[in-house]
Amino acid sequence: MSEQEDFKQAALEYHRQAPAGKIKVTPTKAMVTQRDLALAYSPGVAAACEAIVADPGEASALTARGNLVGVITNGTAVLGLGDIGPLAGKPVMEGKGVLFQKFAGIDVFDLEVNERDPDKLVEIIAALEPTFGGINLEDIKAPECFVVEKKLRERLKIPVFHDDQHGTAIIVGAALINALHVVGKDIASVRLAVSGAGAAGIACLDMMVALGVKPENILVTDRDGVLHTGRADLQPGGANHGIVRYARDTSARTLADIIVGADVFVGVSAGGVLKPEMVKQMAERPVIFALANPTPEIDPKLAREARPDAVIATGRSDFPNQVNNALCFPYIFRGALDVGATTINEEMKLACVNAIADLARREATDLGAAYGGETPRFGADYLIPRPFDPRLLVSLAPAVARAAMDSGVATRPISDLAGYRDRLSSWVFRTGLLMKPVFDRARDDRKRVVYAEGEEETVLRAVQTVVDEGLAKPILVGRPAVIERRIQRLGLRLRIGEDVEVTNIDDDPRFNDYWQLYHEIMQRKGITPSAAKAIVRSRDVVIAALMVRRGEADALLCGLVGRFVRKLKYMREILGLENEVRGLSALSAVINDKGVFFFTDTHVQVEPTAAQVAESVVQAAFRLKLFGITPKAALVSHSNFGSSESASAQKMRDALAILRERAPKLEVEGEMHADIALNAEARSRILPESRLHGRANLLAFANLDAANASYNLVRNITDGVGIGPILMGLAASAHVLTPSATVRRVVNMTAIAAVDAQIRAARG
Ligand SMILES: NC(=O)C1=CN([C@@H]2O[C@H](COP(=O)(O)OP(=O)(O)OC[C@H]3O[C@@H](n4cnc5c(N)ncnc54)[C@H](OP(=O)(O)O)[C@@H]3O)[C@@H](O)[C@H]2O)C=CC1
Ligand SMILES: CC(=O)C(=O)O
Ligand SMILES: [Mg+2]
Repeated sequence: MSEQEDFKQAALEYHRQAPAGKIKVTPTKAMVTQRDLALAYSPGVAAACEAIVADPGEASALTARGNLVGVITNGTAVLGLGDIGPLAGKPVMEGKGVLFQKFAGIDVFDLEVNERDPDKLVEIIAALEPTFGGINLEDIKAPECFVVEKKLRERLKIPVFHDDQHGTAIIVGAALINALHVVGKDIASVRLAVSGAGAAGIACLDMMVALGVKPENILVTDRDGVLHTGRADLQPGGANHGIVRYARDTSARTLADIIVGADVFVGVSAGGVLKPEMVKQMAERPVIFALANPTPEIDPKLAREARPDAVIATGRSDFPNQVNNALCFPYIFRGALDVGATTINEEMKLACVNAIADLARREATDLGAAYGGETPRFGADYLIPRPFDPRLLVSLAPAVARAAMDSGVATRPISDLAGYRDRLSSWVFRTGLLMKPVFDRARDDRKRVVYAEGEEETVLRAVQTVVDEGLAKPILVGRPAVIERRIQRLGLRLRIGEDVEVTNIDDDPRFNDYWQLYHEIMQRKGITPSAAKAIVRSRDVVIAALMVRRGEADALLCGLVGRFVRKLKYMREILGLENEVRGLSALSAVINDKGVFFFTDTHVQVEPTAAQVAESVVQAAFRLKLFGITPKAALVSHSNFGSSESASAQKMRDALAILRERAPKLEVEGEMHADIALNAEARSRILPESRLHGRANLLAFANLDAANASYNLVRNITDGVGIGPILMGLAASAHVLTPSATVRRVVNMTAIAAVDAQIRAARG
């Protein structure tokens, strides 16, 4: 089977997998008891109905309407597949629903309407206004789509947006601005050759003109060739009035004619219409946007072969520069819905264009697993952000919301835009809500955090965010020249000496002090002066720990490269333990759809004693309070309240006895099965007088295998986000990350380490 056939089979399998299709409706309120039924349905629901009768605005508070968008098509221009009808278009509409939900948390009903007559279609859609907060028209062919959209916009008081027109135009506008930036051409003088004068084509042309392209520099083709003034179908007043304005007095008749010397090609027509020999005729450093889906106007590989100097984009996700309206519609609707916009106007569209273009030119963040940990940099192969870029929501929706408010179409203006941005950030990063109190506290009194692996890309990107958000004063251990070079290469804005300090690992004036201190600490543990010099010279973590010990830094982060155990050894030697007997332990957290769960000890003690288990629970409970969470601890075991006599069950019973004495107010219970820890109802049946109420959020285990495996299983199976490991028990604030840590994780750990240092300083 060819690769292409293989892919088709995989796509069919993806859709076929039970439950069929890609989207379903899920209730958002409890429906467990008789009372729930009475509240949700008759008689309770009548109260909600009456409230809406009294004030229709209440619909957005009492129903899902305010967050519900109708994705509506009649199937007449589905992707580039053409007029395949509404039923066959349903997979695309479900797909749009998935993107609305995943990227912006917006709910969608997809409606595939069997109606080709534009006036009847308008009637049907207009009648649906009570259902929706907004309407996204999709894949309705030109010229009918122009009429349908215009009439609906006039009649409805909710945003109506034809995605193929304006979503495409917005993203093409942003990509064009940035592509011309890359090739160094002026928008006012570039010549355009366009294939496709349909929904997408005309809207893209209007947008490009609004952005500064001169109308006289544009020539357009459709299936009948060049739009010229002599064409019978393009006479003023005819059915094609929408496209007449792009008809020109020219002798050119085909795409091959108009492409000669063009600076930019925009294709929103059909696969394969642009030939390599045509591309060869374009001006130097041509920009080629071949956006037909699923097959572009030219295969990007052929375009590249024909013109190695070209900047190329397609609508597909499997080539660089995916110019697709998916980068726009979830976010423009998010901003519009959140301020109760009555429409999506030109100001909101332009705000979106500029926000997208800006975002790609700013340094990218780490895009996580979706792109194999790769972080792109602005240039020919990265003109616009990628669809999985979490910054899209946080940047675009507030820009759109602000433009709606400034242009007077917002019925529910947002006075605190910074707070709005924070809420979006919490939603998109998921760790945001948990981290917020820690971030706020870190900002109050910025601590000096030293990063042992200061040359690492992940560290540098994280440090940029740490500086931007004012979380700490960073110190990087590394070679200044290398750090400087990487800051440049990554397009970061960090200034050495101003935003960040650097401790030069090759040549720092404090080197003598460092090795002498290390020798003093280690002289009776077999380390000679020359060994001390060699270790300090070659181990970044040793330098970082010595800086903390000498009071030159308040907290330390390391572990992005190298082995956890070895880093821990140096930190333990240099910084010492808070309590030698009880030792060190590590706390990790998972945030997933069900909430936040903490696990201890996930990384340090292989076989802790009962006293050590109890110690790690006490330490962890204290840290949960920093996150604003009331600890509810469960001592997890294979045994349920004395059902087993095994040594590990006994250990957990002993740990509980210690905890009852050491921390009498702590809500903790044990030993118990993991499901009993999470299920209060089941627990109350076995142990009615349980001193743990509700679902446990802090799970302690009898050994490292159980804790570490549970943490990793929960994180992976629930697609959760990890926080930590947070080291507990060292005499200073110092933490060992793992090589898989993302930029976000490093930023989060910086704030945690900084607050940890504040608390120690306050204790004295
Ligand atoms: N990447 C993206 O984000 C998006 C891409 N698109 C793609 O753009 C294309 C057009 O979509 P849309 O505007 O909604 O559809 P329409 O049906 O409204 O318009 C299609 C246009 O392309 C022209 N066309 C079709 N086939 C050819 C051909 N072989 N040679 C020259 N011109 C041709 C049509 O000409 P005529 O009027 O003479 O038939 C018409 O002008 C599709 O492939 C779609 O997938 C659309 C939206 C977003
Ligand atoms: C992406 C899109 O909307 C289309 O190709 O029609
Ligand atoms: Mg479409």
